[in-house]
Amino acid sequence: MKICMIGTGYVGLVVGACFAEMGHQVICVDNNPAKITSLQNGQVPIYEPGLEQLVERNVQDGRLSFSLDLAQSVASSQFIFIAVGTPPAEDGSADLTYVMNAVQQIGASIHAYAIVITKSTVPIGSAERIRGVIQEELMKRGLSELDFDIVSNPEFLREGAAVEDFLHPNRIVVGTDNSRALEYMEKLYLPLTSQGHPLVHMDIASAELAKYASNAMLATRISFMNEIAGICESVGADIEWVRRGMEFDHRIGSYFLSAGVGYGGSCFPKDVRAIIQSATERNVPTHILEAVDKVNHKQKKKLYEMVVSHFGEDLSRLKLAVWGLSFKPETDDIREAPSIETIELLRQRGVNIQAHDPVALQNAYQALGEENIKYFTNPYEALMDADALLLFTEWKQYRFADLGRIKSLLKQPILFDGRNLFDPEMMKEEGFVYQSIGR
Ligand SMILES: NC(=O)C1=CN([C@@H]2O[C@H](COP(=O)(O)OP(=O)(O)OC[C@H]3O[C@@H](n4cnc5c(N)ncnc54)[C@H](O)[C@@H]3O)[C@@H](O)[C@H]2O)C=CC1
Ligand SMILES: O=C(O)[C@H]1O[C@H](OP(=O)(O)OP(=O)(O)OC[C@H]2O[C@@H](n3ccc(=O)[nH]c3=O)[C@H](O)[C@@H]2O)[C@H](O)[C@@H](O)[C@@H]1O
Repeated sequence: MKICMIGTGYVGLVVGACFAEMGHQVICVDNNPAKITSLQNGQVPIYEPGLEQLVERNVQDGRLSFSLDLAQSVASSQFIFIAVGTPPAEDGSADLTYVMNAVQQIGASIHAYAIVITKSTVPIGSAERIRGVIQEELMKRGLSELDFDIVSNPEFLREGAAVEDFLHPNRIVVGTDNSRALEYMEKLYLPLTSQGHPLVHMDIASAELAKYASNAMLATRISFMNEIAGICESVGADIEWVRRGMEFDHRIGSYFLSAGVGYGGSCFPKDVRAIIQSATERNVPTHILEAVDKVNHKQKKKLYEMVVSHFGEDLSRLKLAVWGLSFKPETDDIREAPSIETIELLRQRGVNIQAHDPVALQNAYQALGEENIKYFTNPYEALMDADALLLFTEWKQYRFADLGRIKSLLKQPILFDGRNLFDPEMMKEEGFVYQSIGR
């Protein structure tokens, strides 16, 4: 089957490469020439385990290619996926500028029956807007009779496990009001459904909302645990034991119950705000979702507050080491990462930062520049003469770090751990001043 993937960012590239792996013919389009050129030269611009090999194999086998030419790619495809960004607008709603721009170009390019599918996370009602814009474009070209279908097929992959998630999905959500489009989508996903991965068919609005509701549910679990962690701190309980006391209950389960420095990334923060905005526009109250967002904002300042409460108000002569810049391990993505926001706050107070991350240094450099910050490719070099270590991301290499070496390199053995990587008792025995979350 012939697929055109519009938007070769995180999702577009992973999903495009996976569809190729499933045996389909895929052309990934982007309007960023640098991105397409680097992909055409065999360079994968994002860090994602397994992706490089997947791209290389499928390009070599002739199933995957990259292009700047949207019109031609659309015209030669049956399935047209929209996977462009939907960043937050000022009011928190999803900004559909990129989506609508792509849709207009689709309407100006199709000339035979095609299915237009939203992979991007788009608010409820978007599919109907998309249908309208395509119809308008077709009318302009005197093709108002041309048949096409709209499908909502939201994506649930996680960064860092994206390939695995896409090829082994818990579910594939397909929103369409049309049996022909459903049949095509079932054929497209047959390599996955035949392995037992369920395809759940529903109406378009429900599919669009299922995506937001899923992300909001996971974000709710995290904020809930972060709130409980605050209670733990005040009563002398340990959130890690509280979590273990909860997770064996099958009704609760063990996923997304880790307290920490708050959720970041390109999706949870923006999607929680977008669903709030969608509901508010329709006068529907969102008490829970607003609390989730509020708790997260507060939680992202947690390590900053630990620094202030330990060192006092004058932070101007401090040098602090930071381990972990990406919003979570196994990715170089720093969008809405708690580390970046905290570093900004600390720098405003005159703190000098020495930062390490296994893969996100380049992205962090682009976001933060050079003022009051030095970047290190060796985690231990970042500790040299620092007044304390702040840990933001649970990279494996930090979990198994040499505590003796950390202690000897820091000016004082102080560790503020935003991911609860170490046992407080053991850290005390090792001679650290150790503060973590909810313990
Ligand atoms: N990043 C993730 O893990 C997940 C993201 N999503 C959703 O998928 C969508 C895409 O997210 P990302 O891949 O992270 O975004 P991204 O920002 O990494 O990539 C978007 C790409 O679209 C390109 N683009 C924009 N307008 C274009 C146009 N008119 N023609 C061709 N290319 C165009 C951009 O140049 C960019 O390369 C968003 O709606 C996001 O919420 C859904 C699930 C997971
Ligand atoms: O819509 C999206 O883009 C995606 O958003 C998330 O995926 P992702 O943002 O890649 O990362 P997660 O693994 O979900 O982590 C998000 C944030 O929550 C934090 N988190 C996660 C789990 C937890 O227990 N505690 C916690 O603080 C992580 O540190 C991270 O900052 C969802 O998990 C995906 O299903 C979804 O497709």
